[in-house]
Amino acid sequence: MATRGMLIVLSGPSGVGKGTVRKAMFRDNKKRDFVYSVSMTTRKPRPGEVDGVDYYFRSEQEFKHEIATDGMLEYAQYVDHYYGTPLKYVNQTLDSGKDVFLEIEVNGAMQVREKCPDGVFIFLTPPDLSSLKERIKGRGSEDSQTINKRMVKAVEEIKMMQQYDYAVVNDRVFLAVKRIENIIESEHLRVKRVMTQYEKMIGAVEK
Ligand SMILES: Nc1ncnc2c1ncn2[C@@H]1O[C@H](COP(=O)(O)OP(=O)(O)OP(=O)(O)O)[C@@H](O)[C@H]1O
Ligand SMILES: Nc1nc2c(ncn2[C@@H]2O[C@H](COP(=O)(O)O)[C@@H](O)[C@H]2O)c(=O)[nH]1
Repeated sequence: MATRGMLIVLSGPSGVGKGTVRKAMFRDNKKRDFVYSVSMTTRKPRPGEVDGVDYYFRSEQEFKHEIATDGMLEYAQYVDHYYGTPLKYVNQTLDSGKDVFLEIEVNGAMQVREKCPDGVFIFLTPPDLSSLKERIKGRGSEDSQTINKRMVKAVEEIKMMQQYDYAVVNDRVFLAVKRIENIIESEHLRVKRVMTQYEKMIGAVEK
């Protein structure tokens, strides 16, 4: 049986660049043994977003059915919509030995922390709050009322940073990618994780 993969959780305020950084990571790392877990949401797709690629776009009724049938690793209400991580895909992928990358908000991340304490929890920060607002505005996907709601939420989220293992500033996308890759590489070298592999080998030899 393969050694179970590592769960990597990336959070950070809306508009900080989580999606941009994650896409750059996956673009540059085609050979890596890690995959992105596509979330489910009740919000409507933005222009260019594709069902099953960016999110599973579902009705509130469908989303609540998933919750009721224990289909979610975690879920949260964010501003006006539900977001959650389908459980089955995460479990199957970790069992196959691949790392799984979640890009989720803080309340969901804390639920994951409870269930998977061995995960690696990374908080992506903006260089400052004014550039955060500029990034949300620049994306042009939210009206001014939603932008204000997301900024209020951003301040609450930044206060939660202390619950994470690592803080990574997203000043430049390529630098943020490098920092996250370095974290993942180091986490793979933790003695506890390496020892798990050796214990299996030792067990086989001693049989
Ligand atoms: N390092 C950066 N410097 C300047 N602009 C950036 C940087 N990273 C991302 N951006 C821009 O900021 C905007 C928001 O980025 P993105 O949509 O990736 O954020 P997000 O954290 O995934 O947001 P949400 O949580 O709302 O989905 C985009 O227009 C993106 O191009
Ligand atoms: N708890 C979860 N949060 C999630 C999940 N997927 C995305 N998100 C976060 O929601 C906000 C808003 O996203 P947007 O795409 O509408 O801008 C953002 O912080 C995402 O990271 C999830 O599965 N669970």
